[in-house]
Amino acid sequence: MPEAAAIPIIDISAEEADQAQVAKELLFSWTRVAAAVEYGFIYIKNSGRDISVEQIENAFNLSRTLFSSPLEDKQRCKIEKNNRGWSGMHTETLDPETQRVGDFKEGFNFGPFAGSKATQPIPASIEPHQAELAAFRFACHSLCRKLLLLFGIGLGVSPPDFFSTAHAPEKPSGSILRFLYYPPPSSTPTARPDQDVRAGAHSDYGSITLLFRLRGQAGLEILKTPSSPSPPEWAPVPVCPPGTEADPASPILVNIGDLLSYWTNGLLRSTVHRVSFAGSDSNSDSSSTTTPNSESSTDPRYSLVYFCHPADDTPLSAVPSERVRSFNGGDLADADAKTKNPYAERKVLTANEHLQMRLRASYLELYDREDREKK
Ligand SMILES: O=C(O)CCC(=O)C(=O)O
Ligand SMILES: [Fe+2]
Repeated sequence: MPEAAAIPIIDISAEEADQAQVAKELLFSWTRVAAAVEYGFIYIKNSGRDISVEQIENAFNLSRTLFSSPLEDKQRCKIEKNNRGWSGMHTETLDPETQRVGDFKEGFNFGPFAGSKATQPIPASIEPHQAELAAFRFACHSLCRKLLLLFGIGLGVSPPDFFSTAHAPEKPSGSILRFLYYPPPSSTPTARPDQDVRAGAHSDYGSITLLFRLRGQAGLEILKTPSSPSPPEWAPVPVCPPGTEADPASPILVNIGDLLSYWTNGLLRSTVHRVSFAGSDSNSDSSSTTTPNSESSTDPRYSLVYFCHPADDTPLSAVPSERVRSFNGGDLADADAKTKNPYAERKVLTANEHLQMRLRASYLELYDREDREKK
């Protein structure tokens, strides 16, 4: 039976927390522990100080409202090449090489807000709540910048706000607040839980990602042995790891995206993850993973994700840090990872060029349609 992933839990918001100490702890977890067990994830204890518990609950409620809107309302907001809007079931295929069918999920991507107004079409049901959405998105971005500052301190970057400055909130960027809805397996009878997934295996594109989940809702797994041949081994990532059960809200999961991994020479590692049907009733024959206690996949699943990106025009050139410069890949520099790194031989990309390259690969149909229309 696969064990739950041993992901460290960090408290970054304790009143008395000393920034340098927190940064050290964070970096230690991310580079040493994470490299040892090969997980590029970390839990942030959710004290409610950075993002209030009410704000998170409200965002989940808005997500329920949004996805239960009439289909025509959602279709009116269909996802565009700017990566904003609604994507229906199977629209996105996060792992096109392996999946026989697209992800069993719906998503809604929110780009920037102008003040408290959305800058994209949104369903009528959430129109009255634009200010709350804008505030939540901003709170997520601020938490990411706080983490990026801690990375800067921990990596000895000069100046330490190198990363956080590159993520100035007022500049155009690929940052996206995404609501996700995974319908219950009972309403997706074509799903074959032994081979299909709710979201295909992928690593995130940006610098860091925040993930908010609800207690009891299973599914997230991370790849344990990226360098082994087949079959891949997956470790479930519990929503509430031991020690956080009594916290006001479940911890926020943070993971490194490909852009930050690339930018830091692989010192900070992005990890492949997916959302499986593990724990659903129909999964009893599955060779896949089991779920942590008291979590299941039989219910609808909702998650909130914040993908943080640097400003579009940020050149992803060398990070001014001796630690990054002198990192030669260490144990992480396995040949497999290198051949799979699509950027290894490329010129210095800007953050936006990096994002466009990745989007094209996962929204095959959207791009094919637009290419056909252009012809
Ligand atoms: O829904 C989840 O738990 C994970 C979603 C995810 O990994 C993503 O959208 O990038
Ligand atoms: Fe992801």
